Amino acid sequence: MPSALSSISADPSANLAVDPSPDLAAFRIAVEPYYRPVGDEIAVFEAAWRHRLPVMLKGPTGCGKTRFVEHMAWRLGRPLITVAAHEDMTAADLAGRFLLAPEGTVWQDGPLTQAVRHGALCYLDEIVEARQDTTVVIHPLTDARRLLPLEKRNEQVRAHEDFQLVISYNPGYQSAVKDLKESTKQRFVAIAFDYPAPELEAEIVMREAGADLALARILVAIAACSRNLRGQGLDEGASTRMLIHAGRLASGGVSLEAAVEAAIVLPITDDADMRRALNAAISACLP
Ligand SMILES: Nc1ncnc2c1ncn2[C@@H]1O[C@H](COP(=O)(O)OP(=O)(O)OP(=O)(O)O)[C@@H](O)[C@H]1O
Repeated sequence: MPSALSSISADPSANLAVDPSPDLAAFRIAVEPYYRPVGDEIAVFEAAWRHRLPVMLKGPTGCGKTRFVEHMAWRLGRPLITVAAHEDMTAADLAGRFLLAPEGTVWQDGPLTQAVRHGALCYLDEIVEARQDTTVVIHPLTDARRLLPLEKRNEQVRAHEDFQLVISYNPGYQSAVKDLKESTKQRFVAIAFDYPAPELEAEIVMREAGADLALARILVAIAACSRNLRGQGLDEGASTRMLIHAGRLASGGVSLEAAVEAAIVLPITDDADMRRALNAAISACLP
C-alpha cells in the first residue's frame, strides 16, 4: 500500500473509480512449484475448480497445504493472492477501504476484492485466526451468489468466472472460542492433509533439503518419534517443514545432532522435561 495514502472510514463524495485491470502479473506463478501428490488431492481440487467450489485445506502445520495451492495455481494458470489471517484482521483488510491520496479520497480494493474482480485464486491462510465478523464477509462468495458486498462503496462485486476461494484450517489448533462457525465450514469442499507416508516424506525431504536418502530416512524416523509424543505434552510433532530445515542444516555441514536440536527440538517445545523426553526418543532413532 503506498505510504502517501492514509486510511479513512467512509466518504460519500469519494472517487468510486476502481482500476479496471490492475497488474496481477506479480501474483502469477511462472515456474512449477514442486509438489509431490500424496493421494487424489489434485483430482479433487481440479473437480472443485471446474465448478468453482470453495475449498478448505485441512491439516497440521507444515504438511504441504501452501505448497499444494501454489502448485494448483500454477497448474490452472491462475494468479494466486495469499492472505495470512491474524486476529487483528478486519473485513476492510480483506475487502478494501477508502484512502486519502494526493488527488482526493480513493477506494483501494483489498486482496480478496482484487481476486474476486479479476479472477485469481485467493488463499486465506489460517482463516480461523480472523475475527468471526471478518469471516462472514466471505459467506456470499461461497454459495451460488458468488458476490462480495462492499458496503462502504455501496457495491456488490460479482465474482469473475475464474475466481476461486481456498482457505486453510488446522483442526489441531481449534478451541471452543476459536473455531470456524459451522455455517462457514459447511460452505467448503474439504481436502484432508497430513504428513506423508515415510517413503514419500523422505523423497520430499531429499528433494527440498538436498539431503541424501539415508539422511532423509533418519529425519523421517525422528519425525515419527516426535509425532508419537503428540498429546503427551507436545501439541504437534515435527512437521515436514522442520525435517527440511534440519536436512538443510545437516547437508550444509552441521552435525546431525546439532541440526536436529536447532531445527526440531528447540522450536517444538519450551518445556525442559518435554525436551528431555523428546531427545531420548530421538536418540533411539539416530544411527
Ligand atoms: N507433498 C509435498 N510436496 C512437496 N513439498 C512438500 C510437500 N509437503 C510438504 N512439502 C514441503 O514442506 C514445506 C512446508 O509445507 P507448507 O508450507 O506447504 O505447509 P503448510 O501446510 O501450508 O503449513 P502452515 O499451515 O504452517 O502454513 C514446503 O515448503 C515444502 O518444502
